[in-house]
Amino acid sequence: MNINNNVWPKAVLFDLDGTLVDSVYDLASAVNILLKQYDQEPITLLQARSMIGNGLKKLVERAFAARNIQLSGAELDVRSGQMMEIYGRDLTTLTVPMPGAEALLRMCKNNGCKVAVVTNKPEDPSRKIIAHFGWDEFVDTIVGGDTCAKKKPDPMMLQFACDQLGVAVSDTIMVGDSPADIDSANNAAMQSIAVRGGYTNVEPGRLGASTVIDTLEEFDVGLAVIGSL
Ligand SMILES: O=C(O)COP(=O)(O)O
Repeated sequence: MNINNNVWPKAVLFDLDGTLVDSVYDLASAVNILLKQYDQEPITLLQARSMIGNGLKKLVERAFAARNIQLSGAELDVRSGQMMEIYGRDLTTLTVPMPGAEALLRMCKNNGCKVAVVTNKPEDPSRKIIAHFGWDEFVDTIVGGDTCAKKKPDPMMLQFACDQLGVAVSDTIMVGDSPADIDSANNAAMQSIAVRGGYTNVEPGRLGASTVIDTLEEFDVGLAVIGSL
């Protein structure tokens, strides 16, 4: 990867699931254990991929909806709590880094570009996953789905991450795979890079990002398209 020092942004905000890590196997396996507890058939990996990105509660709601069970209120809260408990037992067994993730995080660090992980997954499991991969040294702050009052696509988490990092929104780029990521960037008036291969039914070129790359290994290409901020 070849990035001129002048064009590095002051900070990059990375989405976690489907962007830095491929976590669909652990998430699907946990939600399927939960479905089984309620005598429901499992969902497929393909279905799970289209359900991730708006937090664990939405994943539970969507998984049961796929079995024609509409959950809300206290019932959804209880099952989301059970999901968190099941998922918490096995956060990383089948989870792997997305191609180029670690190298890019290292490059950000080496070039003085601050890094935040901004994920709709709750903060505690997100921290554990990042620690599991030994990425703490590259990540300056983690903003989870329970850190702020509102989740992505609201811009609040991105603005909070910028405040934590001490950088302006205009000096920062959001990198993500799904509508919640790119919408939150647009709602924050932040430049964004959409990465293919993540968890969305929407063709990444139609997400509304500033530019689209195939994998994180092409981050330099995305940056070149955006130009200096
Ligand atoms: O939906 C989730 O739990 C994770 O979402 P993320 O794509 O924001 O990391």
